[in-house]
Amino acid sequence: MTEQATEQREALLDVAGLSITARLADSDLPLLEDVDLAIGRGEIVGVVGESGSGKTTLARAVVGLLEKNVRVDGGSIALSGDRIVAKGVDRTGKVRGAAVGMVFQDASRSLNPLMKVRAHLAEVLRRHVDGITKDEVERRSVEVLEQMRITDARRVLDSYPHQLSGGLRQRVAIGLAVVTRPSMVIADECTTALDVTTQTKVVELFRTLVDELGIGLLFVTHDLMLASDLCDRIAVMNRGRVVEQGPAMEVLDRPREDYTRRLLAAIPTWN
Ligand SMILES: Nc1ncnc2c1ncn2[C@@H]1O[C@H](COP(=O)(O)OP(=O)(O)OP(=O)(O)O)[C@@H](O)[C@H]1O
Repeated sequence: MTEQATEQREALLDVAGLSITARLADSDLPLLEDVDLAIGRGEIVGVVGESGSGKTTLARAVVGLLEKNVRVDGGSIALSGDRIVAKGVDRTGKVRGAAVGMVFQDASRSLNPLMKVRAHLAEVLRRHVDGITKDEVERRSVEVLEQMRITDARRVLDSYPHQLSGGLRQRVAIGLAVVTRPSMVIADECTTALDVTTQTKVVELFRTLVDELGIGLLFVTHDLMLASDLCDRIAVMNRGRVVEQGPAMEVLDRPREDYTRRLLAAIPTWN
């Protein structure tokens, strides 16, 4: 087999049989049960499902941001073949914010209102790139904002978050996630707080970034229309299980599961 073929076969992110439980005062509550999900380089996988289906739990498990009462009971998560999560194993600290970038719902909450954009980027770069020089920090900060299709990068670098529009703030948040040149990005409902036009622009930006940088993107959303626009593959979650997954158009045009059909039926403009 050629080297290229081997590379294509190996998933960048490989979630296998993942089960996660929350410990409550008097009982255990299963949050994820036997979840399988693989993401390749240059691939966007949408995780969809109703509120409470376990999407965020899955996204947070990849970066080790589960709450204290939550533990992995079985299965594993591997990144580029390295097992980072399993029962009693948590090696997410070395990849979080470095090999795996994260973008969450509300950019205004993930950005510090007292810090200019330049300081945000500098902090991330210094934390993750050993011995990086001041000039290199500046060069990479401008470069990443330009990658985010921000034309006046230097003005944005000198701005505080509140001086930017919601769309620009979310572009900055995405820039912060990719400035360390990760192989994988986890985005959790990161367009939900944006108006529809801005949402479309952010989705287009993600597609371009994934194609240009060859990263894998795990895109959590409750919005099936958005997922169908952006994602190569879709995994449908219900009550902590992946009930159906496959190429986006196949899942949405020819759903095999009743649950998926019900989700689609709830969208007024579908069909
Ligand atoms: N630490 C926890 N302790 C107890 N229950 C939890 C905990 N974290 C999540 N849950 C429960 O697990 C279920 C799945 O939550 P999760 O946030 O993963 O769902 P979701 O699909 O992302 O929903 P949403 O779209 O509303 O964010 C929910 O019922 C939630 O209340």
